[in-house]
Amino acid sequence: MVVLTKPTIDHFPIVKNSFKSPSFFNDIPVIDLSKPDSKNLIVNACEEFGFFKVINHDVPMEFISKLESEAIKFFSSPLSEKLKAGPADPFGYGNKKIGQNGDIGWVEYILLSTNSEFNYQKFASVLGVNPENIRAAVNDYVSAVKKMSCEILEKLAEGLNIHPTNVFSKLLMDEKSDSVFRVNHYPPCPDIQEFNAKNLIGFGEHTDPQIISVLRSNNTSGLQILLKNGHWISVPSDQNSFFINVGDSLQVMTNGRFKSVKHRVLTNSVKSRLSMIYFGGPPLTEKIGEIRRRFARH
Ligand SMILES: C=C1C[C@]23C[C@@]1(O)CC[C@H]2[C@@]12CC[C@H](O)[C@@](C)(C(=O)O1)[C@H]2[C@@H]3C(=O)O
Ligand SMILES: O=C(O)CCC(=O)C(=O)O
Ligand SMILES: [Fe+2]
Repeated sequence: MVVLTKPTIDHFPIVKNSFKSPSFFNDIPVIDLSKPDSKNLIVNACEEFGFFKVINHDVPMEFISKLESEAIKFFSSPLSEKLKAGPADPFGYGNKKIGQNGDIGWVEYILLSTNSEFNYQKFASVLGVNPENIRAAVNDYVSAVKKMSCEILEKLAEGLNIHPTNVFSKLLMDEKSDSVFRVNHYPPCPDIQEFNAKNLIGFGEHTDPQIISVLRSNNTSGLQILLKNGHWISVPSDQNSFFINVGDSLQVMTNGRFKSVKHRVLTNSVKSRLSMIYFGGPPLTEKIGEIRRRFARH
């Protein structure tokens, strides 16, 4: 168990008690992917929130459970073992340090590139399994989530009356697409009340730079999004659904019609949160700009 000392916790950004408690928000748009009218609802959700929840998806539960259980095993390993799969530069195991700007959070994570050959050996040796098992578990999950992302992006193009409708999804399908996969683990922080704080920042506020982010978490909440009115709201967790974020690249391609949603994660004092996120991005060589009317059907 991680024991926090006062000097340790002082390094972490907190949400103080004096702040108004963030409220759970039950009006997050829910998109039923099996319904034919979902394209217009997706467009509305991207305009209003840059965020929505997806139900009735085709991602097999066994792919989710298999990868989640490997991730739980990995994060339960001794820190000295996990560090052998790091540092995250940018790919690998990372702990508390997020990105290159000196940001810190109460989180540990695994970051992988989905399109370049990735060395699973270090992760496999922490788990004591064949690297091929881990590669297969990641590939099964990521391929299914990528397929769903493309379906969403095609519906979205249809809803915007943009043709051809694969104008966004083809960027994810490109073999050079700069897509990443991340597993975040936010350990509980039991001593947090002692520090007169309600929550510790797990992952500080940011937007995702890619086109689309697809998040699935266990049943521990913590994710918050910033509404247009400037209020942070907590997203109720739902382990059977996916949560979709508009990323910066999609904001640019829609000329600001869709907003890349600001979000953050707060820790819980009792339960740990485990989230798996696929970030679908364009190839690094792709020039991103507004999708112009020449694509549109008149
Ligand atoms: C604090 C940061 C981490 C991040 C780079 C950034 O400066 C702002 C965006 C962050 C993010 C969010 C989505 C992905 O998790 C990520 C890999 C990315 O592409 O942008 C992370 C970056 C990171 O952890 O390096
Ligand atoms: O872990 C989460 O729930 C969200 C984290 C996140 O926003 C990110 O990794 O970009
Ligand atoms: Fe994010």
